[in-house]
Amino acid sequence: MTYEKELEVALLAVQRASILTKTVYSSHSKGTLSKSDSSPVTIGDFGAQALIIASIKHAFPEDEVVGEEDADDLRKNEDERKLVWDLVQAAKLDDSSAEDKIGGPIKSVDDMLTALDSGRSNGGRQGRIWALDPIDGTKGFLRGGQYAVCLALMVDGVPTVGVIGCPNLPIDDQAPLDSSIGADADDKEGKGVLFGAVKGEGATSRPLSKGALQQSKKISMKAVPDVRQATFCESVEAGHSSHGDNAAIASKLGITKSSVRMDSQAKYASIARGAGDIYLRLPVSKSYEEKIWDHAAGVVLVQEAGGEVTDAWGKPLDFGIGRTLKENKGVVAAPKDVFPQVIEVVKEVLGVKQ
Ligand SMILES: Nc1ncnc2c1ncn2[C@@H]1O[C@H](COP(=O)(O)O)[C@@H](OP(=O)(O)O)[C@H]1O
Ligand SMILES: [Mg+2]
Repeated sequence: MTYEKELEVALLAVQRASILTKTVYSSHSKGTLSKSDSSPVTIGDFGAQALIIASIKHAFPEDEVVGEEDADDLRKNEDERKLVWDLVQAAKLDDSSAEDKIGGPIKSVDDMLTALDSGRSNGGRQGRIWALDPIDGTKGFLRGGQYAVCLALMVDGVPTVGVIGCPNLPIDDQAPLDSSIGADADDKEGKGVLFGAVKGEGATSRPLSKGALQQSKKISMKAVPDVRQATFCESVEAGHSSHGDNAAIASKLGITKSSVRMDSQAKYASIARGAGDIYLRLPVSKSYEEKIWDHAAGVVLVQEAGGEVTDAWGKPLDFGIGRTLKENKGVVAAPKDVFPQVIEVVKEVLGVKQ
């Protein structure tokens, strides 16, 4: 298998960071650092990014990382720095040989800040670059809904390895999907999934709490013989994806079931394992540029599970031009057999010239 070590390191790194995020999620304040309402951040985002970058740098010192966060705030604020350091020290895998594969604990506060700051790559078309979203769906995280820890390796601008930790999704790949799925505060038995995929090698899921590679099960998208029966997923946040356009598209496709609203790349993961079918993310603002860390891991997962992903014009997503998908608008993901039908209707609704 190609990229075997990369997949293993990514799975273990995301598993360990997910343990960290779960302790923050279950705390009353959810670690909120109220900097901005439009893009909130928590101590969990900083801790998870530091842990994951430390893991990558241990295993692949030459690789670059595009991470959502940096250490500027923590360097200025001693109280926040201490909170994050306590979190980072407490998050450990059960298995010490697995810990060793990702470099063991971070040794000092300085090492933590250095790791956190190593996510400043500008991305690009050449070489090995990881895209990292330590807590994707932060608004869902704060609301007590879905969120995801997302990591992808891009090789020469192409997402090649993708790993997503979803602490609040049911382990059961077949669990029926609705907008309230797993969105309860309790850390119930049966929750928490770790997804992985390598280009050309397929996609898998396994319980997040016992992330041993041996426990992985192959996942694939569901066949959709009649698009009218499809289940489509969209953001909870109306500011992230146009609920109106999404509804118009669903209605033109003859879909009568209401959408499943879910935060984060848990949407990509859910359609990849056939719990849902279609993911629509239609732009609200003309000027917004989607971030590569919000999509890279999910795209590998869906492609490897038998799906196709493009932007709303049907153009491939271009991950090789920097930290954003600036040549694309919106995202449409669906199983290969119904994709042509879906994208035609998307273009029609958005008035894209054929
Ligand atoms: N105006 C906008 N349009 C689309 N996406 C946006 C947006 N503003 C923020 N986002 C992104 O939407 C992501 C969440 O997506 P979703 O709605 O699918 O949960 C956020 O990730 P973070 O939560 O990591 O900041 C953020 O990067
Ligand atoms: Mg995100």
